[in-house]
Amino acid sequence: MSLMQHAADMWQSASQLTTKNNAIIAGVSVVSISVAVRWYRRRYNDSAPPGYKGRKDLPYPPGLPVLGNVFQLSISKVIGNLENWAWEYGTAYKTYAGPFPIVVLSSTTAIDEVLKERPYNIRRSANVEKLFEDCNIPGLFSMEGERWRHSRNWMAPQLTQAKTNKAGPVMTKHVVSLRSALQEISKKMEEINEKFYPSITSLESSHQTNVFYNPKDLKIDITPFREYAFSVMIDFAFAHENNTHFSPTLFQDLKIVFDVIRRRALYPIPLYKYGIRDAMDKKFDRTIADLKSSIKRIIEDYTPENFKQNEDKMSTMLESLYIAAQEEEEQNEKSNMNTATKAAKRVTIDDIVGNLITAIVAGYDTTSNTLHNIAYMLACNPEAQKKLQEEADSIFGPPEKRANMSAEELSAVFNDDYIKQFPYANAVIQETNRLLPIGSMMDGQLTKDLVIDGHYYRKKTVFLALTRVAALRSCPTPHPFRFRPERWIECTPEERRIHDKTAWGFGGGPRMCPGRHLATMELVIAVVSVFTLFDIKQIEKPGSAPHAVESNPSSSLLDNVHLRYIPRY
Ligand code: HEM
Repeated sequence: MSLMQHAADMWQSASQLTTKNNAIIAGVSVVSISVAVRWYRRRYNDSAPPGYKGRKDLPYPPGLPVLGNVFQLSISKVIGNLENWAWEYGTAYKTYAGPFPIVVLSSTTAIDEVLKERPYNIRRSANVEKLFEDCNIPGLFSMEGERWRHSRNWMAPQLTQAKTNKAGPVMTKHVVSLRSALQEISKKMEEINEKFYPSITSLESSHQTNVFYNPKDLKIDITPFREYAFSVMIDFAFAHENNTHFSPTLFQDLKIVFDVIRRRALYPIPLYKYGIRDAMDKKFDRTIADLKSSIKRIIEDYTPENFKQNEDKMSTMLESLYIAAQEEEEQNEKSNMNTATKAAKRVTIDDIVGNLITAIVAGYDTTSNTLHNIAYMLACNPEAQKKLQEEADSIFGPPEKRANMSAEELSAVFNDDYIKQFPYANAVIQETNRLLPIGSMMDGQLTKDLVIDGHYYRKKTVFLALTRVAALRSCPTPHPFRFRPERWIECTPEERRIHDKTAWGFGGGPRMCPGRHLATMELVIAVVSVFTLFDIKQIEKPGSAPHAVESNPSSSLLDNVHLRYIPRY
């Protein structure tokens, strides 16, 4: 066979092979696409039974094929983007994250319905449970179904109003540190203000420079709020008078836990699960392991008799959870449940640790960010600030008196019903939570077909509930977008009922925030005993400076806010 002929034969068989391969590739592609389309149609089935409207009938902002609305959503302003569409497209619309549809709800009826259906017919988005599970800290926030119910029944009684009232001395102890830290910030900001706008003594020349404003000098410092919320949570959860069991750096290390959880929530690929862990991941693992062994040691040393003798004192959540777990264990042993059910109901150290860390994670950023938002709202609304100061002065006496009060003296001022004692402070907190709630959006996924606000949605539908928009839409008192704490006080009983019903700053339904009493008490104590020591004002800036903006992907924490705390004492 000549070389030419050999080459021609090879070419022919190669092209036959290519034609065969092409046919195989084409066949596999057609099958894969049709499987994907069938899967997509079944998974994202938007048909509704006759007589109902469904997802297919919802309006939506136009987007790109396959990519949907991804390029119209900015990660740091996603809540604002979705809320703007809600005002434009109405109480129910859909948006597409790539090819995946998401229903966005913002009517009072829809929000009420979805909050009540959790956790059985609606779950939090699937990756929350997985994330906390992978981090080895499963807790109330991330649990679903029966496991959630069990933890909730066990956690909620530790956070009742009566129990949190006993935490007053812990809070005043830390509020004294908050006061010192704000006094420091006050000094720094007054120096900056004086540097930017020194008092003009003479006008020697018309070309004289009198203003030295420099944006680089301005930093946002919410560390004091974070330290306050963190210290209260740590004492309340487990450290109160029992610090000896923990490593000296544990509480500092715990802060990394929050950063790692936040970072993992945003990872597109969970590298840490495949053994690719950086220094932060490793520190996270060590901290959780340390925490578990410290808690084990506390439990081993623990005698329930000591605890029972101290019932008038605040017990830590760890003590209360442990006692509750023991009691449950005893009941389980006495009952005639089968062994498997008993084992399922057994509370483990992991459950205790997971729930304690959950409480700290859930109560730390939320409370400190709310304090920051309240300070900003007061700075923007001097009349409301004045009323708040008058209320505090009428109970504590003039500001110079409480500027130096000890924790014990402060604690003695508060009675058990701090909300009735400081109604205007409470209204300021409610009003801030209405306009700048930390959680203004909640997510969920249907675990069965459901009718929500007249629309029929199929199982697995993913939705977002915009609670702030819904509350604003149904506001029964005038000027819904204005900061008017009076609306919570000077209103008819029917108006108040609607305000309370739509006060979703702490969520709602069976999953409503169990830490709300503790958080409200922390906020009231900080606002009346520290904020009212100052006239809080925004530092003056030129029109070109960036304005205050909600810039957090998951909460309404404000950026570009620079406040002066001008002493009143
Ligand atoms: C100003 C402070 C706080 C705000 C704004 C806040 C807000 C919220 C919100 C919006 C939810 C979701 C509720 C829902 O899904 O319906 C929640 C859940 C939760 N919060 Fe808070 N929270 C605060 C403080 C706290 C504190 C101090 C604790 C702990 C003691 C805490 C513990 C929890 C827990 C464990 C959950 C999950 C409840 C469940 O899924 O059953 N929170 N919180």
